[in-house]
Amino acid sequence: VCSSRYVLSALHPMWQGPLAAPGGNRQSPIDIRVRKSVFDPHLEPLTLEYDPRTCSQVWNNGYSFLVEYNDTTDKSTLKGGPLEDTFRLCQFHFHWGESNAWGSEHTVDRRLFAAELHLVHWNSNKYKLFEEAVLEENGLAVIGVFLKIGKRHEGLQKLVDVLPAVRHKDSVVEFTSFDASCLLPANIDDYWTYAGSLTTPPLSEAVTWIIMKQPIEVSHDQLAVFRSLLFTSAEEEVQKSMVNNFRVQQPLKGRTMETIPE
Ligand SMILES: NS(=O)(=O)c1cccc(F)c1
Ligand SMILES: [Zn+2]
Repeated sequence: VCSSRYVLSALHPMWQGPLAAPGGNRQSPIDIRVRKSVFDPHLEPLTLEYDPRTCSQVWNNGYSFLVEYNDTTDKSTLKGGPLEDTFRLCQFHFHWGESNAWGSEHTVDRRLFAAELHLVHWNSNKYKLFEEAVLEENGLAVIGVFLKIGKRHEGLQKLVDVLPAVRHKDSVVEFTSFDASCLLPANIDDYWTYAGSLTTPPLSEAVTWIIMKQPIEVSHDQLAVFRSLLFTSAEEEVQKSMVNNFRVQQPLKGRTMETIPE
């Protein structure tokens, strides 16, 4: 199971500040300026092969809820696009707001979405563990998918139904045979890609970001269940709703956003 136990709680003192990683020149998230993105003819289509049998559990880590995959073999993989190697799916999670008006980490020409899905993969050609890959430039590949409010997402509902079981920080529930590819938009070959970082501590500058141009739709009620989760553990007196778990935007510092020719 991908022990991305890197995510500090949103309440951790280190996390309260503006938290620009010292000397960071490829920090995430950023605003995607559509007209400034450059066509890269070498970008290939993405190849996603997710095996639902590698899905193992849902965990509330005090900042988001992670759907964790067994990443001990190359069963659920991502290849192609800007990537030279094979990347292994280890977890996916979301970021959202207290209202539908905001919640995403990346923006598109300053447009905010209600939430953002991150599918986290690590380079299994070069490294043996997520923990190793997270220390290396381009050791990780994260697919970002925007969520907008619209019709109910049938595939997401299976996950929404177990969220009450992980209401408190540090709670875990078994969750199996979930095909994460059901959360991707119809056309996965329409994306932006850039070199960035983790958006929570340790903010490692190890991520090739692949952001889907097409959002997926989820219902208002489904997103409301995300907001019923808590940052706080069962023992704490004051319960805090898990909302607004997104990082402030970071300077572009000369990076270019690449996109696949239409
Ligand atoms: N929000 S994120 O950049 O996808 C991320 C943060 C921390 C750990 C991780 F595996 C992924
Ligand atoms: Zn994330």
